[in-house]
Amino acid sequence: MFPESTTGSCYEECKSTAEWLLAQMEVRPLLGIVCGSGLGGLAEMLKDQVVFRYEDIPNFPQSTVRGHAGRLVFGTLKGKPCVCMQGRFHLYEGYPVQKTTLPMRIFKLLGVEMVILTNAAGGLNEDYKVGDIMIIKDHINMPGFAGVNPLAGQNDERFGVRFPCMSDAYDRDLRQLAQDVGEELGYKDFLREGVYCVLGGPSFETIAECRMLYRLGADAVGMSTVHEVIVARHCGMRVFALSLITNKAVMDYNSEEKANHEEVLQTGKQRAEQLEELVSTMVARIEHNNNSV
Ligand SMILES: O=P(O)(O)O[C@H]1O[C@H](CO)[C@@H](O)[C@H]1O
Ligand code: HPA
Repeated sequence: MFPESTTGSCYEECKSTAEWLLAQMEVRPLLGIVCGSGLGGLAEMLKDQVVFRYEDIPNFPQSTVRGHAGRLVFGTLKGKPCVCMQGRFHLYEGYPVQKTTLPMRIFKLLGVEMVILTNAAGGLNEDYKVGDIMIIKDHINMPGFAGVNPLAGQNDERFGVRFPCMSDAYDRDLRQLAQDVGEELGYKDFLREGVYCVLGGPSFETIAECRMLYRLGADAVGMSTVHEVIVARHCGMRVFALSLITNKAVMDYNSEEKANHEEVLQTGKQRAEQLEELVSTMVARIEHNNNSV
């Protein structure tokens, strides 16, 4: 038998939560959004909001991190029906990895077809500046190397296959759309595309770790997103993800800089407006580009 901790997002549990939510409102979301640290403002853009606090939703984990409000917001963004997580769950909060990703399966059972995820991340690439927005083209699942994968445990075929492909995790058409929209909005100077590496946190990386991750091919480092992406892809949702580079990873032993959550939240505030504009313009365009949601 599989151990208890690996059965954290079983079909029945997700279904009963999805049905509970659907029974209380008219919105039938096709698009799911996850807001990163300090980036919850995206949820405020939704019109005709129906809001649930995480603590009131059956089976839902609770947000414990500053910058993650802990609200599930339904509504429309540029006329498209959406559900938006204002606050996500991280491994370091003590949840099993299956529980941190449970909302992705609930999204699927709500009818969501496409997920847009945002996060705050440290920039490893030497060309990156604080405030850059990085379109994620691929990831490195560092906890996965040690067996921490949200799909570990018994596979439920109602969600997806035992061995899902991840080489196409980040939708190419949506990445191109982001590039096009970013260029039109005049964001070219701070719009990047790169590889995101997830670590378990909550301690920030050492200098040696940052150097190693960069050499391994990562452009940015954080403590989220990848596990959500794996679960979203497993159950067949399209994925687009963005990192806001909130701080530069420290790579130099002479540096006086120290990574800290205050700076992460502060940078989020400074770039929030542009990030929201990029996402909402993309959402408005999705049909025009034949990427129907
Ligand atoms: O990835 P999000 O949720 O944006 O948060 C990032 O910011 C926090 C560190 O400041 C970590 O949780 C890291 O993962
Ligand atoms: N490291 C890990 N996670 C982060 C960072 C970082 O430098 N910045 C924001 N989230």
